[in-house]
Amino acid sequence: MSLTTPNAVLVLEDGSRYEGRAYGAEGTTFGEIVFATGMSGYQETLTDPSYAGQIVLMTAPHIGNTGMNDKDMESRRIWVAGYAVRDASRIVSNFRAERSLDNDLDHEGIVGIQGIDTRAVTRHIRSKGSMRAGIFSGAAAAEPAEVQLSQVLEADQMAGKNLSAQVSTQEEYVVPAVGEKIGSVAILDLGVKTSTVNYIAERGFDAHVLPQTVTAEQILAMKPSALFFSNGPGDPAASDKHVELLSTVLKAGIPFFGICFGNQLLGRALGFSTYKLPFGHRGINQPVLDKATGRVEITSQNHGFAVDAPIDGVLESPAGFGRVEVSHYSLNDQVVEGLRCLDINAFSVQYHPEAASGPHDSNYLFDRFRDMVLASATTSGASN
Ligand SMILES: NC(=O)CC[C@H](N)C(=O)O
Repeated sequence: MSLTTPNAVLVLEDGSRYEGRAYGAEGTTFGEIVFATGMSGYQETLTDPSYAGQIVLMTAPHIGNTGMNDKDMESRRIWVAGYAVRDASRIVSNFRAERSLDNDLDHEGIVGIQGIDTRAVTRHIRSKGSMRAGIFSGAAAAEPAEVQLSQVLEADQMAGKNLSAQVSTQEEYVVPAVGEKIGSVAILDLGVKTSTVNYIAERGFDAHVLPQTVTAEQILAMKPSALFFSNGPGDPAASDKHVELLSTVLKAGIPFFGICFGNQLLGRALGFSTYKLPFGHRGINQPVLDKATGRVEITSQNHGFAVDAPIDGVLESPAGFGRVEVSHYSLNDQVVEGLRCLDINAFSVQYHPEAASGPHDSNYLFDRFRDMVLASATTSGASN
C-alpha cells in the first residue's frame, strides 16, 4: 500500500469526515471521540480502562516511537474503542521497547487511523463538544458516506452508559502490603489501574481488588481498614448500585478514598449530582488548586463528567453525611477536582495521583489516605 493513499476515514456524528490511512486492525469501530493532550505516555493511556468506549485522538503529533512493553501496562489490555493519530512512527527506538504499537493495536483488534489532521479534529471537538464517531478502514472505508454516517448515528451515546462490568476483574485478587502491614483496603475495581493498586500496597495495605458485583455486606464482612473506589469508564449517573453500596459502607464508618470515577460516585453518595463536560479534561498538564494549602498541582487527568457542587465554602451533604467541601478545583475552568468530608473519614479526587502517565505532584494523596486510615483506627479501635 502507498503511504499516502487514503484507506481509512474518521466520521463524526455531525457529518464531518477526516481521511487517513488504516492503523492497527482494519475494520469498523464506534465510540465517543475525545482528545488527549499528553505528549508522552500513550501506552498508559491506551491501557487505562477508563477509556473503554472512547475513540482517543492524540494531540501529540508523533505516536509510537517508544514502542510498547510489559512493564507500562496499566491493566491487562488496550481498552480504547479506537485510536486516531497524526503521524504513526514507522520505527521503534527505545531500550525498553518489546513490541511496536502498531503490532499491539492489530493484535488486540483495535481499529485506528493515522495521517489525519489531529489539530483540526481537536479544534472541532473543542468548539462542538465530544460526540460519537466511527473509524472505517480497509474495505469499510469505501462504503458510501451516508451509510457510514447512519452507522455512527446508531452507535451508543456515552451519557447514560454503564461500562463497569466490561472492565472490572471477574475474581478478587490481592496485592500484598509492601513492608510492614498496617491494614487492608477493599478496592472496588471499576476499571482500576495497576499503579493505583501498587501505591496502596506500598503504603502498607493488603490491596484486595474486588469485582464490581461485590455487595456492601460482603465488604463489611471483610472488615477492611478502608474502602477505595477506582477510576473507570462510563457515566457516573448510571451507577446507582455502586452509589448505594458506598452510602451503606460510609454509614458503617469505614474510611473512604476515591479517584476519578470514585470521586464522582462519592459526590453522588453525598447527595450531589454529576454532569457531562463539553469535551472533558484529558492530559498530563492540568493545573489544579489544593484549597487547603494554596498550592497548584500539575495533574494527570482523564474525565468527561464532573461533580456539580459550588467550589467555595463549606457545604452540607444533601444525603446527610454532614459537612463537605470542594478540596481541589481546576484552574482552567473551575470544575470540581476533589471532595473532602469534614464529619466522616472520606475524601476523593477527580484527577490521578497515581499519574501513569504524568507528573507525581499529587502522589502525597496516598500518604494522606494512609494517615486518615491510621487516625480513624486509633479513634475507633478498628483495623484489620
Ligand atoms: N478516569 C475516570 O475515572 C473517568 C470517569 C468517568 N468515566 C468520566 O469520564 O468522567
